[in-house]
Amino acid sequence: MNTSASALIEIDALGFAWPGQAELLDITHFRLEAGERLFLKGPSGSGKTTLLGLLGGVQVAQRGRVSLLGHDLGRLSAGARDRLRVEHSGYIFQQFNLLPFLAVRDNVELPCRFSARRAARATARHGSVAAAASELLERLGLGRALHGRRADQLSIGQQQRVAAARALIGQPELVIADEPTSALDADSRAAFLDLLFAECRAAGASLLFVSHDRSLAPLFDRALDLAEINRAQPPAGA
Ligand SMILES: Nc1ncnc2c1ncn2[C@@H]1O[C@H](COP(=O)(O)OP(=O)(O)OP(=O)(O)O)[C@@H](O)[C@H]1O
Repeated sequence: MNTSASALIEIDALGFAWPGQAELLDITHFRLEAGERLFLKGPSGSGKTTLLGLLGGVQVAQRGRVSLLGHDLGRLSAGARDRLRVEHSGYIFQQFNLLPFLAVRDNVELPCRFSARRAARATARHGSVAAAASELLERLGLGRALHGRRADQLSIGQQQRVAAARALIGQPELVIADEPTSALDADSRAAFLDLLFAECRAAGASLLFVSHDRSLAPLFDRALDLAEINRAQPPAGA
């Protein structure tokens, strides 16, 4: 775990605009502490997904600094940002981004193929990467009969849970979830959040969770509206 002096994520004087558009994000300062669970909300189009892309180094800010585990992402090459992302963070996207032709278990194991560190952590905890994938899937309510099935042959709610298992395998320090419960029923949602919180606790991981479902906010250490830290005006009609 990091000490309180070093935030897991730190943003200073960030400015970002999509090409040809007005500035979308103007954030003076933001920190996410190690182990903190943050609920991030804001209207549709206000820039939440864009911010997550900046934190993962998928996009790079035009000005200011975004650091993850003390690394200034703007100073790293695209390849180095990709490596840092896969080693230390797990993402659950709105569109899941599963590889449709791969089996469920292969999708979950994928981060461990790209990150020796995550493979080692999964093996240390579960005996093997395959066992780690299998246990996570079962804890998310996806029985063994589904593990060999192609990802695109699952329901949307099941695919969302596969994406969660993939994000959590190998215990990354940061879990970023963008509307991860939108396709789940109330029971699956509660089980999903229980597992997400338990896995983050076990790994000492921080959780940055974006959702429009305000009823979930009290479950988190902190709830933040993007408008509280963003001085830019979202585009008209957003
Ligand atoms: N790849 C892109 N290229 C150009 N503009 C983009 C791109 N992605 C997002 N935008 C623009 O950035 C603005 C914010 O989008 P973003 O997806 O970050 O909002 P959001 O708060 O996550 O919305 P939602 O809650 O609907 O998911 C929108 O005006 C959108 O059109």
